Amino acid sequence: MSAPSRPRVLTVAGTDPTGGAGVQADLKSFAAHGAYGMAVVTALVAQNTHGVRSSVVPDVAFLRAQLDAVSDDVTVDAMKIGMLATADVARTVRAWLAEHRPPHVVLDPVMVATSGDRLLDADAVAAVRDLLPLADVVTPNLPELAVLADEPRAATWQEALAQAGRLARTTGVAVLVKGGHLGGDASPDALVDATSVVELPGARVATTSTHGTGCSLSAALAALRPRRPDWARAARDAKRWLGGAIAAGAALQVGSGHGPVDHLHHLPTLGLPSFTDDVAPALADACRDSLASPLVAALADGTLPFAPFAEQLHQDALYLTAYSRVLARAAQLAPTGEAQEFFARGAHSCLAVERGLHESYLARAAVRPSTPASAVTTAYVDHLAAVSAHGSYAEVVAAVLPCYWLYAEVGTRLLALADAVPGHPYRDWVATYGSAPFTDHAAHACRLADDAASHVDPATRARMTAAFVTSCRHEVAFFGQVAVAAGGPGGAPAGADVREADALAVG
Ligand SMILES: Nc1ncnc2c1ncn2[C@@H]1O[C@H](COP(=O)(O)OP(=O)(O)O)[C@@H](O)[C@H]1O
Ligand SMILES: Cc1ncc(COP(=O)(O)O)c(N)n1
Repeated sequence: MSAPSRPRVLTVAGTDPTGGAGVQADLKSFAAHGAYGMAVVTALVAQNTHGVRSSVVPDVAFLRAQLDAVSDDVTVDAMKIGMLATADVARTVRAWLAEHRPPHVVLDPVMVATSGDRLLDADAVAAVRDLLPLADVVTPNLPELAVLADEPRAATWQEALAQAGRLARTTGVAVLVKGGHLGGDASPDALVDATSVVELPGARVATTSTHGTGCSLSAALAALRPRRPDWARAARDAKRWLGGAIAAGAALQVGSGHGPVDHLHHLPTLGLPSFTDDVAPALADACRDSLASPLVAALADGTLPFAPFAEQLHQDALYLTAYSRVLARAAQLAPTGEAQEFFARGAHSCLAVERGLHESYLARAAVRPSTPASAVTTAYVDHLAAVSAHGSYAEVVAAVLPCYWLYAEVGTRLLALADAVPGHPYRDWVATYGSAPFTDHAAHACRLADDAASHVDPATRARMTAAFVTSCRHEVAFFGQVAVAAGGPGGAPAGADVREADALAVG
């Protein structure tokens, strides 16, 4: 049989109805590391970010029934043990472990919560010590280390490392000693076994969001171990992740005491609407405003005189030359071959269309080829050039998107209107944007923008939105830049082929 797609990881721990510690935190930590999480409950704890109110420890026969229900059916790749509550619970877990020990076992010797409340009976310490040889790694904080080693609490980090070394030598279990209770600017941890010390440095985050840090760390360690070559590598990655989770905890605004950490801080876009769903209202506004411009309105009913149409196309040709360079930049930054090809084709297509406008159409128009780019065209091009020079791939894609998407939307609506006018003089030009392949290209560009947005942090996502909205405004201004004289029949001069030369891939 092939290997499972994800490590199957079990927590045996108590509960926290506010989701910051215990089983609830462990399952989040497992999911955050790509593991399939399972949970056996040792104790039901009525607690929140202020502390523990009461707890119920179900009969140990029921605990054993839960453990057996898992091991009778599921292969457990790794396991984390948290709150054990009583000596009976610890002994029951030990008996089960003796028969069903998974390949990787982390023991978090939970004794006292961050709030100061006891989570382990005083007479249960010996039973927890008896569990140590069945674990691979034990993760005590400084007070717990002292209790397990049966020594006074270490006052310095060096003392803690020495104490962890003694515990590792007497029990044969590796000790991930946690310096969270040390105070000072640092919050170091270290993985200590009988012969070696691997220090895991970490900066202390100034925060009260430390509820469940020990639970989350030990769960991350268990979740990572099946996919890491050794405990040191798993511990390093778990610690790095926890630092980010602690830093992001306050923003969750959960509770008014010691708040939880953000287990999903590294997946900031999870659950957000897609980028294109998010900016769809801005696109709809731009579409409405574009259709309301005198040029587009006259284009729709076929009354647009030829001169302003030619003037608009001339600005379009100037714009396309610059836009091509920005698409080439998107191709350069593209993270996938598919995206690179899409934007490289787009860059080429812009130039082909620009040339086509001159050959098939503008050559016959009254607009002098030397007519410079308007202030409106220049402003739009400058915006795109600035994003292209300073922005990430995601921002460049957001900036170029309206030229695809808005042209497809406006083109589709214009085509429906043009089709209602017999002999519409600009129908072919309108059809280029209002039908495939251009509308397919626009849908493709939207998908690439959504892909790009799903990998960025909130600040970059905000810059994507700003770049998109600014481009939309420039598009509206672009449609509005040419004055349309009232009256006068529309239509291209005889012989003018309004259809653009190439199969358009850009607006
Ligand atoms: N303020 C903090 N900033 C950064 N890391 C912290 C902070 N407080 C705790 N940690 C880290 O969280 C983990 C749990 O530490 P600790 O609080 O000592 O354990 P416990 O939650 O079991 O009491 C350790 O990796 C520790 O270094
Ligand atoms: C069920 C349960 N298990 C463990 C802890 C320890 O939490 P902390 O990491 O904040 O000390 C807790 N508060 N509740």
